[in-house]
Amino acid sequence: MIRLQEVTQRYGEKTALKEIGLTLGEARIHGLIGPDGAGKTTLIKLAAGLLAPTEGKILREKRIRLGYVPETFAMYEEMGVAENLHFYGQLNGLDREVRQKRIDELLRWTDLDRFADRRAGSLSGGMKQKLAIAAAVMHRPDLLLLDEPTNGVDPLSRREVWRLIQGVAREGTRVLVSTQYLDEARHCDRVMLLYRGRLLADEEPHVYRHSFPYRVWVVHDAGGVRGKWLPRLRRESTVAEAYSRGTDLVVWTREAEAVRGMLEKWAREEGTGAVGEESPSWEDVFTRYLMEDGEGEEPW
Ligand SMILES: Nc1ncnc2c1ncn2[C@@H]1O[C@H](COP(=O)(O)OP(=O)(O)OP(=O)(O)O)[C@@H](O)[C@H]1O
Repeated sequence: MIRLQEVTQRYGEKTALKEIGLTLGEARIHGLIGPDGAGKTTLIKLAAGLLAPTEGKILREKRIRLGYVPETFAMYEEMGVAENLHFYGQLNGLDREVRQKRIDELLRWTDLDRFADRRAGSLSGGMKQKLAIAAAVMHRPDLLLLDEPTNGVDPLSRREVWRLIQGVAREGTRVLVSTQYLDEARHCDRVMLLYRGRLLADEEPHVYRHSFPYRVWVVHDAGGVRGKWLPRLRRESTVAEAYSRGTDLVVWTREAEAVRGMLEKWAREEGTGAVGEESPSWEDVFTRYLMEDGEGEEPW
């Protein structure tokens, strides 16, 4: 539907995106994951046609209907919830009767019907996002672009936002959604990993998981020994990576049994919690790409 070919985007001296090639609109829900400053907003604005690329080409299917939810709330704060939707419906050329029906449907779907007369500016963060999504799908777009819709939203509202995204996808609209929360990859059918303006990977979730080359051991309640163990683990030739996650220690290895034996021995000696194996988390999966990228620092 939208194809980016060798797209580079610069702002003055700064290269925000470098030689990006990808197709949007094929996956049902396409996630764009990357830390602050990775280039997510730039990529979405290019897809939306709000920016023209410094280099490269963007091919857009003729008459493709796009919906766009920007990173910052773009509804009229002084207008009511329903009033904002009417305004968007008018902009999209929906006639009065169709518009009213669609708005009733959208208000019910988002659970905003109780707040129909509430001033948009006085809504909570989560409700603002729901209103912005409702407005963006008013005209049933072919592709909905969402720029970090769960950023700064409380955990319950994050769930609600994802419920809406799944609903949009079920209705046949393709979705491109950016996030800096790694675990939100689980909601997506395909996931792009963007880092410092470069596309490190664009795969289906099972490909990331199955290609993870290490086994993952976790030492629970290891807060007290973390400072001592981490440097030791990092010196072990059998350990590919070790990091702390809360009070747990996470260890990657290709030599699972040898490392398990070592960790269990240390754990007995120091009286930490149990040692257990886990399947790689999204953090493990993505950290591996970033490490292979050679930066060796923690971007998140
Ligand atoms: N108008 C601009 N002028 C100069 N630099 C910019 C401009 N817009 C973005 N950048 C820079 O380009 C890079 C990519 O920015 P972008 O906003 O696309 O990233 P992002 O992944 O969306 O991050 P964030 O979550 O912080 O918005 C960043 O280093 C940013 O500082």
